Amino acid sequence: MIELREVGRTFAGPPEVTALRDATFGVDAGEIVAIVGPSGSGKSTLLNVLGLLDTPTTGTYHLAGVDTGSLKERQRTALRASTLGFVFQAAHVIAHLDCLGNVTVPLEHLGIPRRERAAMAEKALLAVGLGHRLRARPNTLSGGERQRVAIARAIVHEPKVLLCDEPTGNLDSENTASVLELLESLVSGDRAVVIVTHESDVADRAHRTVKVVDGVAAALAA
Ligand SMILES: Nc1ncnc2c1ncn2[C@@H]1O[C@H](COP(=O)(O)OP(=O)(O)OP(=O)(O)O)[C@@H](O)[C@H]1O
Repeated sequence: MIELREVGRTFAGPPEVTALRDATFGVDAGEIVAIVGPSGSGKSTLLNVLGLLDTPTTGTYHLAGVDTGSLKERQRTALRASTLGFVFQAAHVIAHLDCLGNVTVPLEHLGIPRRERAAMAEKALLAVGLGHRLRARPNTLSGGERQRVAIARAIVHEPKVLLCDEPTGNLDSENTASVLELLESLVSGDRAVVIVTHESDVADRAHRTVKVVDGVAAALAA
């Protein structure tokens, strides 16, 4: 699903900074891969490349069989919207919309017909265990539930890859465990999950770990 070959990212500066060098690893469908490493090591740079938010200066990145280096900006944007889902540390839910409304937002941007949106949003909210809170406003939900809404929003268009940046960083241990269980349930034969994390208990639940040190990403044994 993801295939990086000798991917590097150098920021021109001055001063010039090579934030990522020679990253070579793959992520298969059905896998959860954790990206770990010290602060400033290049994890965000790597995640930005994986998320098609940034372009490598060297190497090749294939996503879902597409050589992303050959794409024009508009094609990158379309591939990002259709193939990727993003989960961040903060849920970033919209306060004045209920759960269904929040999860429907990306479908508007994807041009999904209005009549299909509610059913898709409801399905995603059911998948994250919030089928009973469809009409709830975010301020009536717990932090863990809000993060579930964010995850439902990230999977509503059924992306092949879910990219998560510290998805449990704001949660207590109980909610962390249940969000991890949820992420495990969302990996399937045609979906991969990538999690950037500082938390060793999160990394322990992944199938594999990629460690980034000083811009060098190395896949660790399972
Ligand atoms: N736009 C940029 N221009 C110049 N240097 C940058 C830029 N973005 C990141 N860097 C540098 O690249 C290196 C890697 O940064 P990155 O944000 O990827 O690390 P990180 O592992 O995600 O850190 P943290 O865990 O603290 O978020 C750092 O030295 C950072 O200062």
